[in-house]
Amino acid sequence: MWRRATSFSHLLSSSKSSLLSPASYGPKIWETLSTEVSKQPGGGFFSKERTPFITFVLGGPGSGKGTQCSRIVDTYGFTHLSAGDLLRKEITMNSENGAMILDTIAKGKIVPSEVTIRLIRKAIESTENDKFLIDGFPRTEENRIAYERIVQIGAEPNIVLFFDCPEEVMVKRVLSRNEGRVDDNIDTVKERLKAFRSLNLPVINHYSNKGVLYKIDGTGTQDEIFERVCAVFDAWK
Ligand SMILES: Nc1ncnc2c1ncn2[C@@H]1O[C@H](COP(=O)(O)OP(=O)(O)OP(=O)(O)O)[C@@H](O)[C@H]1O
Ligand SMILES: Nc1ccn([C@H]2C[C@H](O)[C@@H](COP(=O)(O)O)O2)c(=O)n1
Ligand SMILES: [Mg+2]
Repeated sequence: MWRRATSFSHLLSSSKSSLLSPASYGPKIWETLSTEVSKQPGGGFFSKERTPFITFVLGGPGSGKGTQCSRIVDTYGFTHLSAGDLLRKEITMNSENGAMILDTIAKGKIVPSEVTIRLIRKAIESTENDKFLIDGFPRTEENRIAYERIVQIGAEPNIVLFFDCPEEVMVKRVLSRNEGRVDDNIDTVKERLKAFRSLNLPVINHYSNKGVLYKIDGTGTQDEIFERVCAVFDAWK
């Protein structure tokens, strides 16, 4: 079982203040220590008995998060939770927040944190797996801070992957995705890129400063990118 490490700074050889490059992956560790935290009043997602291994997967629209997550699931046995997919499911189910979510996504804006976090929490609670890929979250500093406040125990992700990709490559991929997404059109993509730059990059920098960020070159073929991803996970399993 993969466990939350009390300290994994020895895995990360680069300066904490800069984004990590694939060349900076450290040695393999086969066993790490579990955090000895006790259940706190107020109740977070997790407890001493259940502190899963959490990977946040970040990157701009079309950077390949979902594609690589599927491959990580197949190879490393993670459960993939895409915040965007969870929100889109609310739209199709015509739930209480469905109309608001549709309007927000169609404009390339960000849904209020409490709505997204509730969906993530429900999904985590409905599976017994102890390894999660949380794709497209946190999207904003507000998302991140709200998550930390609600989760309490084990709120820090073990790993944050950032798929770094030029905007022109991302736009090309999104516009040829052809999955009928309401936000895969040039006007909304421009808004999503704006949101990525102004709201998500600060989150990415936060995790870089914390020393948990793995910046992956998101260009090239899916196989080439997955090799870079494997270099990260092979150091953890
Ligand atoms: N390396 C690649 N080369 C070419 N096309 C790719 C590559 N990786 C993914 N794609 C394609 O690009 C599109 C976007 O990829 P994907 O859905 O994985 O991105 P994403 O980061 O999850 O995007 P979003 O944030 O919009 O959900 C998909 O159609 C996918 O098949
Ligand atoms: N934390 C999140 C994640 C997603 N959304 C909304 C806004 C995004 O443009 C849209 C699609 O997400 P994707 O599938 O591209 O990851 O979903 C959000 O508001 N908050
Ligand atoms: Mg996606």
